[in-house]
Amino acid sequence: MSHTEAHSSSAKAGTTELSAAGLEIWRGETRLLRNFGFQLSSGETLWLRGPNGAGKTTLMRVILGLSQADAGEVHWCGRPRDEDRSAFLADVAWCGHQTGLRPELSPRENLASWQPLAGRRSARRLSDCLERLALTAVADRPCAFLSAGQQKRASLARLLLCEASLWCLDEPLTSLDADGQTLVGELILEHRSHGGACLVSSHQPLPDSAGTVRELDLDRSHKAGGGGA
Ligand SMILES: Nc1ncnc2c1ncn2[C@@H]1O[C@H](COP(=O)(O)OP(=O)(O)OP(=O)(O)O)[C@@H](O)[C@H]1O
Repeated sequence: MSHTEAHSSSAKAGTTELSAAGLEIWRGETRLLRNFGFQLSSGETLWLRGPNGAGKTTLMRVILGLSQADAGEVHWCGRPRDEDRSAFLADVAWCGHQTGLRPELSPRENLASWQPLAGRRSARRLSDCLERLALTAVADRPCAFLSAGQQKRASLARLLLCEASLWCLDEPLTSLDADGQTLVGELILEHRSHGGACLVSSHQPLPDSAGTVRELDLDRSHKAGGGGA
């Protein structure tokens, strides 16, 4: 299946897919967010920015249901996210700080191990995904022997395997060279143009190749006592 065909058929450009409202998040004695909310529609990219410790990763984990908020709600396609948790998880692809790679396996083997989890209809051929991320030459080398940037590329290749309509990318540009960063932008733009939505945390501005991006500054939102995008 081509990447174009791979995206969720439920995604209609401009419809709100992901929304959060009234989020309050404490970690330890620190309140990271209060009365915080945003909306993300299909075909959009929302760039979460903020200094170290602002709460970007914590917010992503809360959005994904991997971590709890102290108050507030997250909706997916107009319904509470947890109403159909397995459907939500099937619609989300998550790339975090950790690559999630098994170091003793090659990029090809890692991708193959993810393929059964990649969605109802596994999308691209493995070799296409590896080629797109410029990993063909190292596709059969154990990931432990790859550079940090190559490992990052291998973890990002997973995005192309699945048909998730929502991409949650936590610092996807880390360790990547200029070409790699441009490529991430291109992948984001491609995903959006097929009706997907992207929630991206990054210290750096997203590359121009990502196209139009909305910004949400967690630091400013917190200081202002609320947030919205
Ligand atoms: N389980 C926890 N217990 C206590 N404090 C926590 C916990 N999880 C996160 N924190 C704190 O919450 C704050 C936000 O962390 P988070 O990782 O979300 O920040 P971030 O904006 O992603 O930072 P960075 O830009 O450095 O990746 C940090 O000060 C962190 O120490």
